[in-house]
Amino acid sequence: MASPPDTSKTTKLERYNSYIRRVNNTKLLAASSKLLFRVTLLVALVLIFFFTLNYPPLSDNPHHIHTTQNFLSSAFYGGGNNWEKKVRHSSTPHRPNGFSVLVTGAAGFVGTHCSLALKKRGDGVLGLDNFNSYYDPSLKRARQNLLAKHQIFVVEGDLNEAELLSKLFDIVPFSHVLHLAAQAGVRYAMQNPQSYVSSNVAGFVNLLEIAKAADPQPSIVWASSSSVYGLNTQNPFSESHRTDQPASLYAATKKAGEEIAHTYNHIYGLSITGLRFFTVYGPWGRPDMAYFFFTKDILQGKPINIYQTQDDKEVARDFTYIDDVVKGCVGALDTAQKSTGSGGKKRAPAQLRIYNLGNTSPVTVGKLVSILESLLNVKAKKHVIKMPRNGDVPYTHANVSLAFKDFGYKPTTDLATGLRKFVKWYRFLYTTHKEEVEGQV
Ligand SMILES: O=C(O)[C@H]1O[C@H](OP(=O)(O)OP(=O)(O)OC[C@H]2O[C@@H](n3ccc(=O)[nH]c3=O)[C@H](O)[C@@H]2O)[C@H](O)[C@@H](O)[C@@H]1O
Repeated sequence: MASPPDTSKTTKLERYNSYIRRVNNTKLLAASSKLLFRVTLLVALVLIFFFTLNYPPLSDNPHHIHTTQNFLSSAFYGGGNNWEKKVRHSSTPHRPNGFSVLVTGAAGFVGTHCSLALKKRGDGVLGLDNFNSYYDPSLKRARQNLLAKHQIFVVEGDLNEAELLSKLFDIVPFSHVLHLAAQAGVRYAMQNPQSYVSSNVAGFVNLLEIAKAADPQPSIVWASSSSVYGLNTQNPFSESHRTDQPASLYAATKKAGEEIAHTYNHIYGLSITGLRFFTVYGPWGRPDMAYFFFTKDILQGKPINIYQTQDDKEVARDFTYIDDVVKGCVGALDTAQKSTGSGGKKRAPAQLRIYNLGNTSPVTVGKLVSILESLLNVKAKKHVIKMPRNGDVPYTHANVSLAFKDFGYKPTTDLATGLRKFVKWYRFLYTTHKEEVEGQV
């Protein structure tokens, strides 16, 4: 007969095991409370860090451009099927052989107009914008809403977020990048030089690094600037003229961009086209530009400064209307050849181009103001002063024959016509006829 189980031993063992379990549980509890405490502390520190970044507000600290949301966005972009779905949906073309374009700076002035034009003809468009506070971010948000109405999704993030950019290229095989994100403005470079280096140099390099490693490599069209002509005295400005005498840090960073483009084309076979924009204006424009804040100040009865050169000559610009510039951007995209590299290696020489996109007829700032006076029906309080030594050049004038030859670029809007459209939009915007404003584009 089998002997009964030794219950006394089992009981002891069970008691021992239960003792060990209790000890372990107590230890576990102590360890998890410690962990909980540490996690709470870490979360508190992270929150304090974010709040500190946001302080002091812009008005107290003009040198700080808010991009705090970038940190937050990069923390969240990785996840979410919904986010990926939006990215895919937005960038899917709806025409045969349509492009799939990543538009950086999509909530910016030129970015918004180009995104809409591309979407309208059936290309897939995904936007990227950091919504920084260089100028009123609510205008950027209004543009974002307009884009959303046309099924264009704008990812919130910065050019310098390599992980975010890689993720976008992992999800979408972009055929093109229209790179318009930049720190703009000539005179602001004296107040905040680092923001120019961060966006126009470091950000551009980051984008090119991701693009060269992408498979397929996209073709890139990007915004350079008329300011690269700097102290050039040959007139009108042609692409073959000197651009090694920039008059502002802004111009220097754009010129650096042109040289960087050369390098990435040379080493990695990226197809790159730079477009030198000449003082672009129009509806949904940038409030930091003279035509925009002159309009605001004239309507508010505030004085405006009209610059003259040191030798008392009038200052002039080749003001270019936004619709003309959009046609130029689309033309450049349409004629961009494919990049030739893959897996970060060049297979064959690739296209490298640079074009002026101007209006070909410079207008003085005095004339600009008199057009605004008649459109607004208000006399401006004009202060004519010598141009501060802050990077401005006395005049710009584009020769656009190269862009005409290669993709039929032909500006058709004179300053009076373009400003009339701008003023109409401006009045609508500030009298909150939002629907009508959105119908304009
Ligand atoms: O062509 C370009 O590439 C550049 O065009 C503009 O730069 P800018 O031509 O200086 O445009 P505004 O700042 O709008 O100035 C227009 C004209 O008004 C003059 N101005 C500006 C401000 C002011 O208070 N008074 C005044 O007479 C300027 O000297 C300039 O001649 C943009 O701001 C730049 O981002 C762009 O790259």
